[in-house]
Amino acid sequence: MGIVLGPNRYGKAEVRLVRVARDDAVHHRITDLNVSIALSGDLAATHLSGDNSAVLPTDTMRGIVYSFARDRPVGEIEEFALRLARHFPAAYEPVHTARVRIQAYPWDRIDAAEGPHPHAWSRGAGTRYAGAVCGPDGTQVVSGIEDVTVLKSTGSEFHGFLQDRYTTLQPTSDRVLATSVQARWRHTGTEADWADSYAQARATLLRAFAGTHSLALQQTLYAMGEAVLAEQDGLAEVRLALPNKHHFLVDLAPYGQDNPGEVYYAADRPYGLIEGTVLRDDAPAALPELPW
Ligand SMILES: O=c1[nH]c(=O)c2[nH]c(=O)[nH]c2[nH]1
Repeated sequence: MGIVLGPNRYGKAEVRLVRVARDDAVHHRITDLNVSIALSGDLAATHLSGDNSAVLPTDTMRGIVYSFARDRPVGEIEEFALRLARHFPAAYEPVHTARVRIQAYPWDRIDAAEGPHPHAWSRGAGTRYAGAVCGPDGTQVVSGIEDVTVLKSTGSEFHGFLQDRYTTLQPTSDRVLATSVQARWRHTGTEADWADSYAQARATLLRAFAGTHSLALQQTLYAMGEAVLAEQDGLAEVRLALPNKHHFLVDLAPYGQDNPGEVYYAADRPYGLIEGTVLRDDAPAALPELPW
């Protein structure tokens, strides 16, 4: 019996990059990113003997992110993720595979008296995501959203579930349904109108959440994923993680009051966590190292 080095990777996580595009002295556009890079390849020597000759310092990766952002506009985050992911295996012989994850935080122009302010911003809701892998088995891209909180104040039921002596949950034919959407969708190719695909997927997810009369969050999850795939041929697979943000009706009987679905306690934990994948049955497989 021996002890060996197993799978490993390393990189710089959470490089915070704010890129200001100055159309003129006062009219700006901003991009606010959180970039993480992970490389794998010939890394046995550093682990086994501390020989760092094949190790590109993570500090250099940080520098590359900032330098690439200066060279030319970052563009859509999928584009930037691909540009970075392709660079590392091409530029450094010991690097076989690069994984890049990017979160983009939205900033909305503040409504000023004269209209949208040219350079003052307020942080928007939700985060956009892109991930790319580039290695010997190919290149793939995934896009997504996270922290988009949605709620329906009716149009949601939950009943007919398995019951035993531990069951206390009452079946309901009308409840509040709320979740914070984390969604990922995998592209079949590496070229697309990323902005348009993103806007469409985001809108479709929200429309499907709103439009599905829910008998379970699981059913809503499938409907959301199915709707995104039905609208975009260039997507192979949608993965969703939906925390069930429970809203409990408050018992007002002690105060001599009824509560016909008006006063709720919004619990933050524990929460049900509903996760699932919706995919085309003929979809090519995802690369194992794709950073979802
Ligand atoms: O939509 C739901 N799915 C569940 O699996 C579940 N479990 C639970 O307690 N409430 C709910 N709601």
